[in-house]
Amino acid sequence: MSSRQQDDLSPSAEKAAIATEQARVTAMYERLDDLRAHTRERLAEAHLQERSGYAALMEREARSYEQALRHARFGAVEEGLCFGRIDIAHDDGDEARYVGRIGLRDTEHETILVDWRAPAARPFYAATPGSPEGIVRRRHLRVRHRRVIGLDDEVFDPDGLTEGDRRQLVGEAALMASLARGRTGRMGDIVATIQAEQDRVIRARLSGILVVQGGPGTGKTVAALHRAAYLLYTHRSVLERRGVLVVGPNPTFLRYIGDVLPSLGETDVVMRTVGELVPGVEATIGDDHEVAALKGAPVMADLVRAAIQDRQRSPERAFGEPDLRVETDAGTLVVPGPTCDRVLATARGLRLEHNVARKYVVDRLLRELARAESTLLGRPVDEEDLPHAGGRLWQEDPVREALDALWPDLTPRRLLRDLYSDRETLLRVAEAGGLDTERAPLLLRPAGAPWTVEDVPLLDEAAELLGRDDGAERARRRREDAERAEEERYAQGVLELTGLAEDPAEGLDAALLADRHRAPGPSSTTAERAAADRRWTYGHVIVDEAQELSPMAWRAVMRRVPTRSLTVVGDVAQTGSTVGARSWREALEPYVGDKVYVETLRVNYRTPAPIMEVAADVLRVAAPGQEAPESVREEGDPPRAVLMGNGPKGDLPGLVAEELDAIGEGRVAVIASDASISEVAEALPEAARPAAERGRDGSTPSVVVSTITEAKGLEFDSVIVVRPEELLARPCGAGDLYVALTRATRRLTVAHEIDLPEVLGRLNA
Ligand SMILES: Nc1ncnc2c1ncn2[C@@H]1O[C@H](COP(=O)(O)OP(=O)(O)OP(=O)(O)O)[C@@H](O)[C@H]1O
Repeated sequence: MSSRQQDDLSPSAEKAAIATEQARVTAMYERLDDLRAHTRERLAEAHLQERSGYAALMEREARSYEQALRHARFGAVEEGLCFGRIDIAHDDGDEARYVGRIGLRDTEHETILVDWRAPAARPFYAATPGSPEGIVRRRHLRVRHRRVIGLDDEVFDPDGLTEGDRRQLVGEAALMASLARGRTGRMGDIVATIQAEQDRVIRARLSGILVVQGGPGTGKTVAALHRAAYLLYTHRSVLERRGVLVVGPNPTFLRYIGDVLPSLGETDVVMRTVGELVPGVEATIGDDHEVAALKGAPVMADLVRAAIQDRQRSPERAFGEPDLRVETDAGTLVVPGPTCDRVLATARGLRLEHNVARKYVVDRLLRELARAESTLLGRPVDEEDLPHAGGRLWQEDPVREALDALWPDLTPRRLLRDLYSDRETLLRVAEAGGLDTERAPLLLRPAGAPWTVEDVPLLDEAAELLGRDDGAERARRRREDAERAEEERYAQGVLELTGLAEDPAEGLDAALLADRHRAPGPSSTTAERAAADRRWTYGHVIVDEAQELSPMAWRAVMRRVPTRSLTVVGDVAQTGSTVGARSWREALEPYVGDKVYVETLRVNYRTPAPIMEVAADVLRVAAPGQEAPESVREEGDPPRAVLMGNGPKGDLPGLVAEELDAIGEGRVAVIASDASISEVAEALPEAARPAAERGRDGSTPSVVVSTITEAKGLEFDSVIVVRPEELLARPCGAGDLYVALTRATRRLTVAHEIDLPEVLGRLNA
């Protein structure tokens, strides 16, 4: 007897069971409808309240916000409200517990549905034959448009443990049904079919760095997104204030995963690529391999520091004269070189950010200039009047220009632009910063060139070291903080008065209410405020395709999470960047030592076994010693190799047509190297490029032409890999080919022009 079996009900028993479940599900939807109606009414009431006065306005704001939040949450859960049931054995009989997207209680306050994130739902995901967690049966409910259309049962029999279930799949039938669906170009949530190993990742504790390592298709991305939803549910009070940041590899990928969290009722998450981490810069193109490798290396932190120090100049360096000489209305003012040097040395010794220390330099030198002015005019020096006299001198252009030449006010962009566009400066700075002067010229480019993705961590590094003279802003913030504390006290009073303070589940607290009340214009959410502020620190950060991050990118990410509460998701075997991670420890050690907790996902939910066998041969070359994940789907169309006799133009349109035919509904991707991509796109004029995939109605085209970088993290029903020989010739080429092959959920074609590379020999067999 198997420890766990698909419990095949007889047709009449199944009918009866469906009828029973339908009654329960109908009751849940009725309750949901009641709650929605109630929320709508209260929202309307809140808007209609016509009371004047501060307290009444605050109360109105509180009520509308609370109702709007509830309304949005109830709206997001219509499809798949309830998807599972577990029967738990108690001494006094079995308990049937229903699991769904949100928790619901009936009018008697009895729980009729448990939120999938709540501890009570855990056995639904975690129970395995070896550890049934007290459950007797797990049932997956297939519900469409409020109708129960089918059931899949697993019965646990703890006495009969056998080899019955090799992979310990949770809800195998439901899982297989979900995997068999055609791909839409948007990732969906998997609440109904989360597997036990993924559940461990999702529910891991908030603190510390969790690394989720896993081969392609093991559900790393989807599990990480569910983890974000779980953390927001479980630690709402901490995370709602600081927010969660998800860092992904490219904008296409962020669009691809963009629906998952909203479908789980979470909208307060910031999603960014590394190229978007600094507000005001939106870099989408990357540098070529060699330049990217250089810009990503740790030595760049020293180079940026050296570039700033290079702008802190003595009169000798700035003007080629030992003393500072400035032509003013009163005549030529002179500050002796050694005095200037002393001021600069003290400013450096302050260890302040460059723009903050500038204030000191300017103040001191203005005084010295004022002193020189008094001497020039034959007046006694009035020490008390020096600041005032200096302020007057500051109004004169030559004075400002002279001081700017010694210690300029710098923005990150100005610093890097000046550095990249002047060979002489670059070589001098490289020498001071310890960068090989032979390689440094790789950084040269015209002053107006657009920022690349690799520049963004450098801009961030520069912003950190430059700082800004924010004395005035700090004073304003102190004032605001004091006002804010006062308003929070007031808001707490309002909440207590209205009774809303007792309902923390709705995520409304005094601080939030005070925030919303204060915000001028349209109120901004945590996510909006976080996204606009470079210095914002998040409660938790999730980094996907994290193997691609360079050491410089890691520095930028870590700055945003000083608590080091991170989920790092990736596969070191898929590293395409020459500065990306070969080992997690190596990448993360500078920040957390060895306090890294690694969970490995081993089952591939995307790619069927016949395709994975081909990919595994490539993996052996790309990352010797790494084990390929095991495909959950053993059957699948055999992958094929096609010799292109007429090049992409002649052969590809036919191949694409064949694939579209073979898959019926779904999507085809044609993946090529950067070198071939334009030719391939020309051969397929109807196909979309990923960056252009912006169907207003949310639809995505059925044929896409993509480079490896663009295809990272995505999946397609059918994949055609063009000129594998060309991919293999690149640095990290085997890794790139591995990524391309593993994007397929159903069919794989390799279109080659010369002999098939040996590593793909299996396709000839
Ligand atoms: N438990 C599950 N139930 C249903 N589908 C799942 C489950 N786990 C993963 N999948 C599906 O498998 C596919 C691969 O998942 P995902 O993209 O998260 O994998 P990945 O490990 O991030 O892959 P890659 O490293 O190649 O980017 C997705 O379509 C996802 O929805």
